[in-house]
Amino acid sequence: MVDYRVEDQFAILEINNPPVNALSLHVREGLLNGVLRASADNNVKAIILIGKGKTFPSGADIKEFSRPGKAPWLPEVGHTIESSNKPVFSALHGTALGGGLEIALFSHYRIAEKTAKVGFPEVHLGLLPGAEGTIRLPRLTGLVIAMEMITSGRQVSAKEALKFGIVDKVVEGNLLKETKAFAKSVLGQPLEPRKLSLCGVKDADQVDKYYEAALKELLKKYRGVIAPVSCLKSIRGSAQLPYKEAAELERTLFSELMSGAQSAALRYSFFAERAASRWNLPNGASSANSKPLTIKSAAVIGAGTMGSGIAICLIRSGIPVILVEQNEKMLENALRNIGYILQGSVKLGRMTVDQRSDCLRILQGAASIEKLKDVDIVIEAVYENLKLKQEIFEKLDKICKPTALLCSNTSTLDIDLIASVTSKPDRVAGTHFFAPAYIMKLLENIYGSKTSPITVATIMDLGKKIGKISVLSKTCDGFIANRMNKIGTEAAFLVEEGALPHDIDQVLEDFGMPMGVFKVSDLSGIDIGWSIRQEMAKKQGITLTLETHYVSGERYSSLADRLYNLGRLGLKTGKGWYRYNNASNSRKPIIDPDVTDMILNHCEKLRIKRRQISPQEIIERCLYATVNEGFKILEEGVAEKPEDIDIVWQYGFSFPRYRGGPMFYASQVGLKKVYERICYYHESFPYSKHWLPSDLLKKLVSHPNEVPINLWMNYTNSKL
Ligand SMILES: CCCCCCC/C=C/C(=O)SCCNC(=O)CCNC(=O)[C@H](O)C(C)(C)COP(=O)(O)OP(=O)(O)OC[C@H]1O[C@@H](n2cnc3c(N)ncnc32)[C@H](O)[C@@H]1OP(=O)(O)O
Repeated sequence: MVDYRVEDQFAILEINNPPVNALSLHVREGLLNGVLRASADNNVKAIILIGKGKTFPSGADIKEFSRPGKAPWLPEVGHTIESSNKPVFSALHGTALGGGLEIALFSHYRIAEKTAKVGFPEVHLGLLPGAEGTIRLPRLTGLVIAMEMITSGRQVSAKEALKFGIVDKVVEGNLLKETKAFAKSVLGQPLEPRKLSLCGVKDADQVDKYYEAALKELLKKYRGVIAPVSCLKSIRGSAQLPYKEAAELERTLFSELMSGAQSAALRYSFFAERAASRWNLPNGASSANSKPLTIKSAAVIGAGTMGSGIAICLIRSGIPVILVEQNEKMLENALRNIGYILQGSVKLGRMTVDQRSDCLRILQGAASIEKLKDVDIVIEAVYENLKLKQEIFEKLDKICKPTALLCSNTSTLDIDLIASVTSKPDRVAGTHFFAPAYIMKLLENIYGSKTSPITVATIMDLGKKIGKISVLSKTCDGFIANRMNKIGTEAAFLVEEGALPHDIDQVLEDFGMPMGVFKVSDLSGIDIGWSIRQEMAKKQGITLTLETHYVSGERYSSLADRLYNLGRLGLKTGKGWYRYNNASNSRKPIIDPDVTDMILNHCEKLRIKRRQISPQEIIERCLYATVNEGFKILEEGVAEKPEDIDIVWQYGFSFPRYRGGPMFYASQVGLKKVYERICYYHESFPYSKHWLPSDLLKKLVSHPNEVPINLWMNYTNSKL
């Protein structure tokens, strides 16, 4: 794992642990032994640490964090490097991250290849750089840069690293050769001044001021997240304490984080995200054995908010788009809006003026779908109506080339029904973007019973190319995301039973959701949910009234319909579940006593006796109902694995990453407890079928070893 050779009196320790040269046990052993061997060899003048393949070590081996570890630990390896009697040079390329950068900071010199990046991403794993990174970096960069880099996890370029004093030289060309040349230029110089454990922090006297300012920012930016604050405390220690004591404090804080629930969830999320990009179909096809087609051109049908957003995603990635809209005025507006949105990106520094022009150059509008005969993929994004979509797909089937993929941005409709009107159902799939499509990272891809592996591979690959996190779902009503989301339904029932909208929003926000469910509803528009409910009622031949309390034997809340009838459509009308001060253009929700009166009135009419509802009940009702549906989704194979579900929730609904996702959260609470509460709520609310306990969950609780889906248990100490 660490190849040792001597060349021109340099001991070269080449770290060879693909794919990212993580510092697993054997690498640590190899480094330790290699440095000791080179230090004892009279023929060796200097030691060079370098990574084989695409990178210098990108960190400790995260997989080892979930198992009892083994010495030598990274700090021990590091101190062996620093105390060597020969100068040690770290030659950085690729991504020198976390423990990798710490190894480099124990070295006496650091040379970076021009394209290298360095950083401490531990905070994203709920950790801090625990091999003295928080003590050493401030000694090189000063406190402010160290605080920013460590609490944000930001990777900095070689050029920036040079400016910050993290590396001594940036080189181009052959890294090893350049490192040797640099080494020769400094050989013979004393090593003591190069040992960071012997240096002080330059601006240590300012530490309290910097700490307070940074803390204030962090508490605002990362509400409820522990690791950034621990990072900051450890950096403060680096300035206030002697080196050894600071290192001890760092170790204590690191251990606290490592054994906590947030780090377990964040480490799980790291692997879950990568697992979600791998997929298996019931017919044996998989991401490992299916090759995607190359998409060189695309069309988007429907120039509404979703269609325009999807077009932006594609042109930003260099894929030419024809945006189709029958209504010319709408098309014109959409093209203008896309220009404005990209202008906004330029203002925010996310793209250059030239990049914006390049995007707009590859976007064209069209008033009819006749122009789509040559495109590689069509994404339909018209409004959610099966008949309309079927009409479009029937036409596309005749117009488009036989190899073109025909995709729908439907958020609920059965892909098989859409595909059934075409002659090539194997080429039909769902590509469900989340609003606003050019911002939200999730792409929920859906396969039907006839969708081919090539089609699946292509849409999954396309998602990656346009910077999305793609997750695959089998077709069903609502797919993974919308089918599973029971928060809105339960929240409305909780309001009928005794809570108020702002109580529920507060509890959900305290849990870590960026915005409560009623605020979200106001933002997206009360009329959206209303139309969906009306459509559903029409399909079932039912008329909904303001007194409707059951639909087809299922409990129903008409509270939102009352808001609709009052013209309270949310933020856009200045009134919804909350009130808004439209005069000052404020989006800040204000609690409205009229809404409370409306709720109390509604309850009186329906003779509902209101009661006190605890925050615990709000969390359980909103989340466990969702988790129960998640298990049904797994049972039916709609989602292949719990990781897919959790990634959908993180990227589609902004579920706090430090809680892992609903499925992981349930595993941390303990599945047995969750199951028992689901059974209790099922008894209490027999007219809500989402409380009918999932068979899979029941099996998992009673026979955990017989159920092959408890993958995510690997990442944590589950309280099954
Ligand atoms: C007393 C004890 C004290 C101990 C103190 C220890 C202190 C040190 C802590 C750390 O170093 S924590 C780790 C810090 N590093 C990271 O967080 C980096 C994580 N990795 C990445 O950000 C990216 O992987 C990358 C390095 C930028 C490369 O990205 P790329 O897109 O090229 O590849 P990926 O698909 O992300 O990864 C490929 C493959 O490698 C696996 N992997 C990546 N990093 C690690 C790692 N640090 N440990 C283990 N495995 C890692 C990743 O899961 C992928 O695997 P597969 O999905 O292909 O199986």
